[in-house]
Amino acid sequence: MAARVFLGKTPYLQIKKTYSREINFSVIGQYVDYLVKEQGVKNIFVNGTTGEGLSLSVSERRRVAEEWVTQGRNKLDQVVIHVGALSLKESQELAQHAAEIGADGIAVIAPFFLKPWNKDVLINFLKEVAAAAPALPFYYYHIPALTGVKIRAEELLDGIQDKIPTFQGLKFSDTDLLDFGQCVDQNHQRQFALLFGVDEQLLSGLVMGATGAVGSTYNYLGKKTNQMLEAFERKDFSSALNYQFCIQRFINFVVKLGFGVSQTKAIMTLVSGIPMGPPRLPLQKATREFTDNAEAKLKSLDILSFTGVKDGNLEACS
Ligand SMILES: CC(=O)N[C@@H]([C@@H](O)[C@H](O)[C@H](O)CO)[C@@H](O)CC(=O)C(=O)O
Repeated sequence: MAARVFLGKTPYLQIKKTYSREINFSVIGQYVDYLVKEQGVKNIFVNGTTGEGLSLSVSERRRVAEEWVTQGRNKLDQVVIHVGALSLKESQELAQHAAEIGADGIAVIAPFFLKPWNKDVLINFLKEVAAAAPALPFYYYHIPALTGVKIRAEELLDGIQDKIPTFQGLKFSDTDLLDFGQCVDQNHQRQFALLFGVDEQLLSGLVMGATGAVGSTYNYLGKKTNQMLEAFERKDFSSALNYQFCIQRFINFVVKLGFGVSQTKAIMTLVSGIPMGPPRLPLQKATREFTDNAEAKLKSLDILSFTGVKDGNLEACS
């Protein structure tokens, strides 16, 4: 069995290529420094949902992965590459490539056009991808709302290591805490990393036994989330809850405005000062109105520094 790779509870980050029509590889190094220094994020998940991995060509995905691994060397703890694709061949090519460039792990979503209809069929697909990188820790990326594949994670987990020896854990991007809890309950020997992927509910995930987190908001709320993780670790649940509520206030606010990958990119640009560019079609660039509103909210929560607003408008949560 491969060694357990997830040691702490530092959130993984969803990254993030930066391109308009073409990818701007040149800012990735700068972005690595921003994440480490400003957000305290040292584990990166490349080419996932936020990184629009499924909207990139295979050659683009390879190049993005290479850039993150290269730029992250001696700065990041782990770079996990999402290699899921509709084509098993493409997925295997990306898995093999991730191994060649020295990535720390690979993750795979369920194929979502011609879908696996039961656990065994899904495992057969995942197993073939994992076999293309037999020395790399393998994660299943469970995100049923986007893939439409509703096979329960706890069902998948049952006996999976017999089929996929490199299986290392799950990225669980779903709100079903019964399913998640049963994954934890099965994980008696704590051999798997169970990474929670719903940022606004992370505290519940931690209480249930999440061993880490992967999410889009850690691009700009990484520091705040790390504070919540630290409070949770020292069993200061009241502070942890305050941090979670603070994070929720922001997410709740942007959800009401319409929030997705495009809007995440706009907020990332705003907070990091590093241009992320627009998303790729079919996504549309976030509106100026959205960005202005998000900026005002971040300032009122004291997540972005600001001047000229009366104290009465502050709802800072520290
Ligand atoms: C559907 C979706 O994009 N979920 C996000 C969350 O981080 C999400 O943006 C956050 O919880 C806000 O709702 C992540 O689970 C996705 C993710 O990890 C990724 O970019 O691969």
